[in-house]
Amino acid sequence: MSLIVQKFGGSSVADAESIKRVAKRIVETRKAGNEVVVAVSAMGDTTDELIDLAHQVSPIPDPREMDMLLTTGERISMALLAMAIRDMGFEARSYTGSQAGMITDARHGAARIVDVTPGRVREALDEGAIAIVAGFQGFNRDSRDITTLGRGGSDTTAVALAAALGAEVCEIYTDVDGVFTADPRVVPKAHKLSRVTSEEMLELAAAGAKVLYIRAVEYARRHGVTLHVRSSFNNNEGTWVVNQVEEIPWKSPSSRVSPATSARRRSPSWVCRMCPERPPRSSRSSPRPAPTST
Ligand SMILES: Nc1ncnc2c1ncn2[C@@H]1O[C@H](COP(=O)(O)OP(=O)(O)O)[C@@H](O)[C@H]1O
Ligand SMILES: N[C@@H](CC(=O)OP(=O)(O)O)C(=O)O
Repeated sequence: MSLIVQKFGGSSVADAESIKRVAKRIVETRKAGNEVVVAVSAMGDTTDELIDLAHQVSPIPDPREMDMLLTTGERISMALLAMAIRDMGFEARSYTGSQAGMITDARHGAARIVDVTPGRVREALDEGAIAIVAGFQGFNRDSRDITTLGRGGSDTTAVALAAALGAEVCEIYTDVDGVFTADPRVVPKAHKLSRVTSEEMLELAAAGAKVLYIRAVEYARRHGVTLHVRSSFNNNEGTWVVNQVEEIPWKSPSSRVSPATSARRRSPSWVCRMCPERPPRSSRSSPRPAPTST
């Protein structure tokens, strides 16, 4: 039995119908015989809306209260997702970041993970349940306060869980088919990369490819976590983010690939031809700002 971590971004859980669609995908992965841990983001633009709301009541919102507010977005989606999965006949339990053992430093709005103690998540898996963890949030032991990891931080939640639980793969589900040479919504000629190394991915993330959060890529590289970035709207193979060129995942645990693809991935001569038509830096999308700067 493999353990798979699946992360669903806000674009994948934007409304009730999407939550049911995502629940179905999670259940399919469980039915295929895998243990499944899910990290979920807030629905659609919820986080932006909460930030706007905070600024309507306070020009410079208190950072502690801002984190308390923003973490509610992920609590909504995790509970709804667990309900939808239960309605499909599978046991699912949702956990906040602190319940899931995401221990961070005290930097509100940009906290760093310092320890992961996912005892309750492991317990849920051992009892046959699917564990749903609220992304983007943690807990600081000294202040005993809730923290957030910065915009896009659910990717890091997923990777940290994958590392701590020894997952076979961390699947990052989004609204595009994988990592492209440039933002496919801005550069129509951009093409999907079937595989990139973490170094290449770091470069893309630093250049503004918000499809993967830079800290998550760093964390994955440090802990040897293999990432598979793919669409939650279809079953297409996405982009594998591997630590070294030689490291070739020959299959996606939730979607076995053809022998031809597998052989291509094993080829020692594989070179990532990244960004042949990369646009000038000025026309690339920029990373999302941290909540405190908005
Ligand atoms: N190089 C890239 N490859 C793929 N997507 C990219 C890239 N650069 C920017 N994007 C954008 O990232 C978006 C996905 O990130 P995001 O909106 O944060 O999704 P999610 O809500 O799933 O976390 C895509 O819709 C795409 O427009
Ligand atoms: N909801 C948070 C965390 C996050 O990771 O979101 P998403 O996965 O939708 O980028 C944000 O908007 O920043």
